[in-house]
Amino acid sequence: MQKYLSQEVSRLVDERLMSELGFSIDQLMELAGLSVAESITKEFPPCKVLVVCGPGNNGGDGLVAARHLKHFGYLPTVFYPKSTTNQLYLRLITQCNTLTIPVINSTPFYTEFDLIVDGIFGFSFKGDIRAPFDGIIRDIKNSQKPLVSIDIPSGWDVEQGNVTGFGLEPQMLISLTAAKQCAQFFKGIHYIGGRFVPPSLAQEFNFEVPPYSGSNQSIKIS
Ligand SMILES: NC(=O)C1=CN([C@@H]2O[C@H](COP(=O)(O)OP(=O)(O)OC[C@H]3O[C@@H](n4cnc5c(N)ncnc54)[C@H](O)[C@@H]3O)[C@@H](O)[C@H]2O)[C@@H](O)CC1
Ligand SMILES: [K+]
Repeated sequence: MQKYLSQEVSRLVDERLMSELGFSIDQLMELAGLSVAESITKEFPPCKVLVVCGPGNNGGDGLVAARHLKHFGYLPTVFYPKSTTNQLYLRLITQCNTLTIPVINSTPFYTEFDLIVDGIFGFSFKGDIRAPFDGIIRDIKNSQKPLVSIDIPSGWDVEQGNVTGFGLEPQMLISLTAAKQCAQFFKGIHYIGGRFVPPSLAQEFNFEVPPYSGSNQSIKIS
């Protein structure tokens, strides 16, 4: 059994879930974002949270997590720097607006927040960090605020870790589905969430589904 997924296997698992196995992206994203919000409640009391969302599905998970955090008594603000025409993300932004969660696209005052959630890049990140996210990642690092990363610490190579040194260094990581190879180099609080993997799929790709208990959507593994 492999504990850590490569970038290619992560992509194949995602693809299989949304083809033969009949899931929609909305469903997976909802469960992923819920597990992110739930695991944050286990480690941080309600506070002012800045959720920084990137242009892909990692950002979508951030939008879902922001909504659940609001329901759980936190005060989230979403920073969505790159505009989108994707209907899925636009619907998630509408849902945040309805809950009076501020969704901003200009640089926030990071010092106003107690916690930052990194939903910038997930398992499809490749190459050098392009603008505007290079500056945003630098600002987040400079803020020295407690930081939680969704699936991948943004800026890390998905398999090799923070090889450039420009990636974020979160206190907490929530791996979705299963940990990716870069998580071997992560030393902080580590959860796994995204409780939607059928055992047959895990068997096919030879990875472990963690022993979730009861109705929990996430599990602390270190
Ligand atoms: N099966 C799963 O595990 C699921 C995964 N989900 C999430 O989906 C993520 C993967 O989503 P995506 O494939 O949309 O990709 P990402 O969200 O990882 O990022 C893709 C976006 O980042 C941009 N990008 C990539 N490299 C860049 C660079 N060097 N500089 C600047 N921009 C760059 C791409 O142009 C693209 O817009 C996962 O990490 C996870 O958070 C969930 O939403 C649903 C279920
Ligand atoms: K991330």
